[in-house]
Amino acid sequence: MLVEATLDFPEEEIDFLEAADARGKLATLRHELSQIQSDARQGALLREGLSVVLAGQPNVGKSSLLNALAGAELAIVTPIAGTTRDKIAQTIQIEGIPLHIVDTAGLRETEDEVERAGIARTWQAIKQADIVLHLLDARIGFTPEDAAIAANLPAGVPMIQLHNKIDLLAESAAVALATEAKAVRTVRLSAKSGAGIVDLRAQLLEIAGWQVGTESVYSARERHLIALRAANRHLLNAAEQAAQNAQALDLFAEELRLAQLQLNTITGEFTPDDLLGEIFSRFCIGK
Ligand SMILES: Nc1nc2c(ncn2[C@@H]2O[C@H](COP(=O)(O)OP(=O)(O)OP(=O)(O)O)[C@@H](O)[C@H]2O)c(=O)[nH]1
Ligand SMILES: [Mg+2]
Repeated sequence: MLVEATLDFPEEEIDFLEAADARGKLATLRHELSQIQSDARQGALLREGLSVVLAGQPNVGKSSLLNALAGAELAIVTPIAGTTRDKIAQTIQIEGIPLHIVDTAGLRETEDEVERAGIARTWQAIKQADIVLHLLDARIGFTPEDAAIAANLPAGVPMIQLHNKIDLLAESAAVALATEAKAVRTVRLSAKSGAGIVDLRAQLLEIAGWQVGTESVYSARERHLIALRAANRHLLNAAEQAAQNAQALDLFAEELRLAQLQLNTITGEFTPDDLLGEIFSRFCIGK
């Protein structure tokens, strides 16, 4: 609409931007677009889900946690360190979001060839993770081995430190742990009793950026998300043009046209050829 109006009055003397409240309309448009973008991201999240990798030293309870989250005895659990040799994945849903939970071989130095191959796969899974859950035994806490693991986690991937087996902690130790200063996101839980699992689910949702109670969730494909981002960028450019120079209508109109082109790649209502035809016909009327 704004593009059309702009092109309808290419050489008017009046300050078009003022007269048509173009800035106000643009601001509204940008607000609506960012809302759609947010909904669309949630749509993509709902469809694709996130990969959540359980990592940590052997015996800390990774497989037990996978089983607790899945509500089924999927992975073998034993008191023997080095039980899990290969990745085991299970998709669960939290608030309808698919989370692909990946249980992995415990990380440690080992001469066992099979275990070493499993550990290589653990690191591979960690590299592809959207979220890493670094499990510790709450009774032992964060060891130098954990520091080595933490140092090798990919930068920029959200991580939650999980202090597992709190059911085995004495009351006093639990209090001491709770009052420790925490630089990282931490959840205390028990894969055995289920304590703290609700908190873990909430933290996962928070990291996923899930907004509880969102009504309209668009099913956006990645291509649509890219087009929305590009449209947003052009609207921002248009806003900058409008702010800088009220007379630079051609640049303003061009940015709006580019934004519309991006949106048209989603709706398919208007091909670039259609639009060019439309623009030329309008220029002819104006002349
Ligand atoms: N009391 C208690 N025991 C737990 C808890 N979580 C795990 N365990 C026990 O700890 C032992 C190791 O658990 P696993 O789940 O096999 O540990 P893991 O981290 O998968 O170990 P690896 O596969 O060797 O890397 C088992 O005997 C579990 O029953 C917990 O929250 N509380
Ligand atoms: Mg295991």
